[in-house]
Amino acid sequence: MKQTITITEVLTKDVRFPTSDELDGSDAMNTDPDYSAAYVILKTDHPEFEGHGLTFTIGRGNELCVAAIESLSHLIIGKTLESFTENMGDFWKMITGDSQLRWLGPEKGVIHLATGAVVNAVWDLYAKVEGKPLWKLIADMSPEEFVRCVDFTYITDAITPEEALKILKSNEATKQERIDILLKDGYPAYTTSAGWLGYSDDKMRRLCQEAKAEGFKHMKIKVGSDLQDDMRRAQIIREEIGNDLQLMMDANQKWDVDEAIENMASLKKFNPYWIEEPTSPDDILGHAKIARAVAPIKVATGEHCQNRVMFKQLIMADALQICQIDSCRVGGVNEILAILLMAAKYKVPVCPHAGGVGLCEYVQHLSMIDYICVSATMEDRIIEYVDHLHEHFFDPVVIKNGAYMPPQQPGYSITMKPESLETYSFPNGEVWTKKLQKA
Ligand SMILES: C[C@H](O)[C@@H](O)[C@@H](O)[C@H](O)C(=O)O
Ligand SMILES: [Mg+2]
Repeated sequence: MKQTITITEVLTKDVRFPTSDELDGSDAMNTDPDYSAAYVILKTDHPEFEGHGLTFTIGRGNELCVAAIESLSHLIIGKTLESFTENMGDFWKMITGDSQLRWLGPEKGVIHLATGAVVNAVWDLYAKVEGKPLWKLIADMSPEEFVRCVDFTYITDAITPEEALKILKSNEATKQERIDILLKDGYPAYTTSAGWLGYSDDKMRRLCQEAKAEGFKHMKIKVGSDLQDDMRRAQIIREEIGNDLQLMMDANQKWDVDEAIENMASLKKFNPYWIEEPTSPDDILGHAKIARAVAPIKVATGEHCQNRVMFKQLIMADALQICQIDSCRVGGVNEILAILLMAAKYKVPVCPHAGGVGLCEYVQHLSMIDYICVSATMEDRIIEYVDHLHEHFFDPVVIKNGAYMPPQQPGYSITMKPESLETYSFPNGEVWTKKLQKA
């Protein structure tokens, strides 16, 4: 880094999109989500450089994440970017280690969601100052630099820094080959857009046809409402997509453990590739029991998995077969790197959770880092894609032939347009004042 950049101010915004109007994003547990972002802007003494980040919520309570970001801000205001980037692992420990704030977690809940926003904003700033998209910034790191970004606290029984280094070194010489493949063909995506629970059968059919025509090879539907209804919807989707396309099912935590096993015995006739979030995200033994019972259907989880320690247990107990990292549920890029390394060591495919607002923009970088540096394979790996709200970003995702194309602009692709931040600001943005007047 050629110049000193000092973070002078931390601005926050509560931004909400009224997606529940059309039941976009609805599932058996989350019946009326308003996709929202607790948004943060790091201002610096160089007006041309700002770090942007967000954490995702589904509406009410977004203000709590905004407040938590404000509570973390004293840890970065007045500090230089270089003081962080000289050792990103130490930076992450500092952010998660505040002796008083830590009590609110540790490393879980609202404070950790806020950590995700702040940490990602620092990485965004770092990548912008270096003039690279985030995936490239990390792809260009040496294995030693990569390992230095990771806090191995509580996970050394699963992976040590030495083992991590070994994995990264074994992929070092061939990184460019994989970058070339990504630039040419992108990273395969699957779509959830057709299968939201609140959609009518006709709308579902139409969206299935569209997704097929757009080149998607995998599709996910929501289950977990009423079993007969789930079966009917699965039948419709299979009619539309045939048997060539993979079908995934997502129960969004609706079931108890034995109920999940029972319901999957009925749903298995639709040949699902995975069952996602069959039960409570905190129930490691429950997931392991379900996984044993429903095999060869895979168990997928992670969008509500709060930190690397939980992922460690899920992976080591063989409780998940698909690791669904979420870019801002855990504490941002650094913690994701830890999870990618564990997943690679235990040979669990990483298929990130996306959708929401900004999550697709974020996670494409993470899967690309996984492919270039960590797992070095795309086998059995796909990134979730949902076609909402991309128009609010300066550097929206580009999908070609059912695949994410590598972002080219510097940063973490998460910078929202100022007019979107204003119009959807809650409760005083134009969209919300109008809605609240009507109500
Ligand atoms: C409320 C949200 O839309 C969820 O339904 C969504 O994150 C979902 O679990 C997914 O896997 O995409
Ligand atoms: Mg899900």
